[in-house]
Amino acid sequence: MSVNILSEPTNETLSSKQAIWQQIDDFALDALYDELNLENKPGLVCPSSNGSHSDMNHDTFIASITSLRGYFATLSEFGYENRAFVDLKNKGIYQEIKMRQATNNVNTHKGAIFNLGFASAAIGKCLQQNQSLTTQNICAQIVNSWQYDLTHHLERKADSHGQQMYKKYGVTGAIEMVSNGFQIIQNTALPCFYDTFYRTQDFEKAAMQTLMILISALSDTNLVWRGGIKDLMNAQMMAKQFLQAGGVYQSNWRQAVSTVNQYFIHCNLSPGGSADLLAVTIFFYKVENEFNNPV
Ligand SMILES: CC(C)(COP(=O)(O)OP(=O)(O)OC[C@H]1O[C@@H](n2cnc3c(N)ncnc32)[C@H](O[C@H]2O[C@H](COP(=O)(O)OP(=O)(O)OP(=O)(O)O)[C@@H](O)[C@H]2O)[C@@H]1O)[C@@H](O)C(=O)NCCC(=O)NCCS
Ligand SMILES: Nc1ncnc2[nH]cnc12
Repeated sequence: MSVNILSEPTNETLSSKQAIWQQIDDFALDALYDELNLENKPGLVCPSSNGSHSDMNHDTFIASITSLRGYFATLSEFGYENRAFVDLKNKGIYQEIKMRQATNNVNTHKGAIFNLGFASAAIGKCLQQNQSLTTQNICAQIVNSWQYDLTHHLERKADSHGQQMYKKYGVTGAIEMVSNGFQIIQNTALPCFYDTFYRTQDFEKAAMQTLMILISALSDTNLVWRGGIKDLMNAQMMAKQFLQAGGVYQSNWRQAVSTVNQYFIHCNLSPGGSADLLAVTIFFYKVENEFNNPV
């Protein structure tokens, strides 16, 4: 699908563009709500549980998502306008401040601001170049536009959990995930989501199967931060065992998920990175299947 909105900015054109940015913002927020509201996620916050967290709950995440409204619209517009990397970075830093103001300084979506922010900006670039909104095109835009800047011009804060884990264990995290164009989503998570949704016609099953495949394969720096490489590997093993036993295709799949969840909570494990990438996967699915061409 290509959207030709290149024209002299008339009122109609401007409203069409605004409508597009608003759609992207809605897709991103809806994806974050879908992730949050998926019940019984291992170690993660959901409507019925705080998972492995004492500092945040469902309301904290609702407040966080509410604070993000408009951010992804702005980032997609920035991409369309070919704004400089530093403008995207500064907008992201500002949004992190707004998030913390809304959550009593709890880190709920720092990674999601980054991950979904660049995905939104890449969509703006695709539209500017009249490229169809496929996940492959969007991720190629990220690599072509910002891989160098992300690798050379993004300040890596030495005290961040991710950078401390990179220094201690050499595990890569969000920066490498985005700068390499979400390879795990393109190659594994999104195909899993499509396949499970097609076979089961059940969004909840598709989301849970996708989350588990992400946990099984991702170098999630949240898991490493809380429990070291050992806990990351144990978490990955638990998710692999769930999938190898049949995943959501098991008749007792909810019980099987609960077993993993209880283990994660017992070990204080929280795969926040995998949760974010589930949201990004759902976002790409929505963009590919629900984007409405206003012109
Ligand atoms: C690029 C930044 C995200 C900074 O990256 P850095 O590596 O320095 O990281 P962290 O501060 O550790 O944040 C990384 C967050 O990214 C998520 N994540 C983890 N692993 C991966 C991965 N392999 N791929 C993708 N994403 C990953 C994860 O975010 C989610 O989890 C957090 C909530 O969980 P929780 O356990 O509560 O986390 P903590 O509070 O840290 O632990 P506890 O104290 O509770 O135990 C939440 O952030 C979720 O989103 C990682 O936390 C970026 O911040 C940056 O540099 N920004 C600069 C501005 C910018 O460029 N913005 C972009 C504009 S478009
Ligand atoms: N539902 C969730 N629970 C805990 N950390 C998260 N990071 C992103 N989504 C999360």
